[in-house]
Formats: sequence, C-alpha cells, structure tokens
Amino acid sequence: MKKPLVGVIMGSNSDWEVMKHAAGILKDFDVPYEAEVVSAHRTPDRMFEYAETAVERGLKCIIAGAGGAAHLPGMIAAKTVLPVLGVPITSKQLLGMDSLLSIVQMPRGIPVATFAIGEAGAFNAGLFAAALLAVEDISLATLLAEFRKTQAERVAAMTLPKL
Ligand SMILES: Nc1c(C(=O)O)ncn1[C@@H]1O[C@H](COP(=O)(O)O)[C@@H](O)[C@H]1O
Repeated sequence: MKKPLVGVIMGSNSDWEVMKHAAGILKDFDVPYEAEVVSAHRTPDRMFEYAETAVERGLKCIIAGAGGAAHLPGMIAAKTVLPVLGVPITSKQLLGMDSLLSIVQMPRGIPVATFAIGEAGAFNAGLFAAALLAVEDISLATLLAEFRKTQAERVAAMTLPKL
C-alpha cells in the first residue's frame, strides 16, 4: 500500500456524504489518501496530534471538511504549515453559510484555502489537491489535462430542449 499523500478529514462521519466527493476524485486519479474523522471540538488532542505529525507521515496537503461552527480547518492550519483546503459542509439550519463563514474568515497569517459549500466544494478540493501534487508529478498533470479535455467535450456536446 502506498503511503497517503493527502489527508481527508472531517468533523463527523455525518460529513462523509459530502467529503466522499473529495476522496472519490483522489481515488480516480490514483492519489493515495487517508480519510478520518477528526474534530477540533470533540477530539482536540487527536486533532493536535494529527496536524503535528502530518509532515513526518508524508502528507503533502490536508482537506478538512466541517459544518456549523467549522473550526477544524483553521485549527489544523494553525498547527501545520502544510496547505489546508477547507470544505464547508451543508448544515441543516443555515444551509452551510455558517460553515463557509467559519472557514473563510481566517485571521491574517493562518491561511485556509476555502472551497464552495457542499459536494461541489469537496469535489473541487480533491481536484485542487491533485493539482498541487501535479506540480511535481508529470503523469498526474497529464491525467488532469485529460480530465479537462473530456469535461470540455462533454460540455460542448450539451444540447438544450426546443421550446
Ligand atoms: N464543525 C465541527 C467540528 C470542528 O470544527 O471541530 N467537529 C464537528 N463539527 C461538525 O458538527 C456537525 C454535526 O456533527 P454530528 O452530525 O456528528 O452531530 C458536522 O458537520 C461536523 O463537521
């Protein structure tokens, strides 16, 4: 088994329905990843340990999804210099606006790259992680270029119903 290069973490297993879209795209591109539940609020010691050992374990970036008071991505970013990609999970009460604002409004000095709310954000975070790795991996860069080409062909072939 290849050592994971990307950490996909989330505040609860209830986030998996969204975060599986980040994991799925990494799987499609054959990027080794690990997926775990880590919560800044509920498992603070585990969260610190995860962030503090991430570099030595060989991770190149961390995708962190959380909903509501979504402090996980920012707290992970506070404890590692690896790039942290934040995914706001769609919340029941505020539809993910709470998650988005919690993740995007970081104080100067501790950046989190914040993606769109929900599935599309998770998917794009996975793609972005692959793009980060592709900077030094030509075969991964080729796969990403092929993905774009196929996507462009699919969109160019789209038709609309006649009125
Ligand atoms: N935002 C956080 C954090 C955190 O930021 O540390 N830990 C859990 N959560 C979020 O709580 C929501 C509800 O979780 P439950 O479904 O387990 O009650 C989830 O979206 C999770 O990301």
